Amino acid sequence: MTTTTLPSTTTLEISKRGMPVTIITGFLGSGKTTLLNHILSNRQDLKVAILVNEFGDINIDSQLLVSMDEDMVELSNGCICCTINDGLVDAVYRVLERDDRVDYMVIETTGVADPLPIILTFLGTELRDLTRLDSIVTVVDAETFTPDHFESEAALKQIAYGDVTILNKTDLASPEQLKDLEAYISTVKVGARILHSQHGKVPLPLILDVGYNNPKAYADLVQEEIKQSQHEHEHHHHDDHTHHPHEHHHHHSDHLDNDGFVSISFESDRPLDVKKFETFLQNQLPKEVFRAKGILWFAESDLRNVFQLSGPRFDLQGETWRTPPKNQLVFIGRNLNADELQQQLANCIA
Ligand SMILES: Nc1nc2c(ncn2[C@@H]2O[C@H](COP(=O)(O)OP(=O)(O)OP(=O)(O)O)[C@@H](O)[C@H]2O)c(=O)[nH]1
Repeated sequence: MTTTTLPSTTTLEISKRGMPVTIITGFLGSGKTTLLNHILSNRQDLKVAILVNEFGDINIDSQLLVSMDEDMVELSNGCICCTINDGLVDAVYRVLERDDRVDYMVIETTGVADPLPIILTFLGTELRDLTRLDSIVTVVDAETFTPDHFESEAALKQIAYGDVTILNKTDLASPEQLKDLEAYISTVKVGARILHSQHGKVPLPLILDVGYNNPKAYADLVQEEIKQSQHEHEHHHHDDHTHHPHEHHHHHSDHLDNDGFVSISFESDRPLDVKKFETFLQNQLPKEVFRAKGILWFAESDLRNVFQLSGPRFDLQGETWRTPPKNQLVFIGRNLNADELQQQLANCIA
């Protein structure tokens, strides 16, 4: 992999056209954070602001990003995946109002999010004049993605709205699998731009500041959304209990409508017993867990262990602690029993 260079004119053009924004979407565990790290490691002198929206109560992703200039991670743990959203608008404002120069904004969505509401937030609010939506980048796990798209409507929308699709984890997929996937993606999205990658390593000029997003394609949807939100405002004046069917005002952690996916968190200030945790993984971990990630502290180890589970695979990597040690884990899947899982994890404490 050669190092990638962004055009030196990028910074110059930005002030004229509004802050460029790239949205990274893609299903659970497809490699969005890995791609973000690739961008951050190769951005050269471009100042990149990152907005991470996680599905879960604990912010694991921000802790897995490579070290950056301080304050470049702007967390928005509210639900930006729902409808046109003030939380997202506010977070973008916070970035725009910084004293430091910011050249580019990259947003990582949760794996179970339909990117459309986020797109519409940029195209249908005052952000339209302050930012320029550059493109939607969709990351696809080439090993596990199949045409049933995990029976998730969001997974399908992610591909349908992607301006560029990155078939990631090509090291784990056969050439036939890749060919079939490309054919499938082209049926969902005619004329799809498809890149291949391992660990998100794509030349940055192919995904940043490419100007692929076409706001005109969303004009009708934007109009509809604006009308609807006006309607909602009027409704709320008359009757606070009336909810528009398209409205999803609810607390982040009790999502019921993310295609059935729920997120369960576990935290502890006491170390885990590595043997007990291994036994838990082997014998107790429900097969319905689709994705898990966390930072683990084992009584037997001085290291900060980064735990990753995506589909059929998991891995643990030891690093040095930069904070006082503790355990933080998130499990995502369908039909999970939170109490049981949390109890099983509590039983792993040394
Ligand atoms: N073998 C292989 N593993 C990869 C590749 N890209 C990412 N991974 C691994 O896949 C796992 C998930 O990657 P992430 O980047 O955390 O995925 P994500 O899309 O951010 O996950 P969520 O935010 O939870 O939806 C991690 O263990 C990565 O190291 C790849 O190209 N090949």
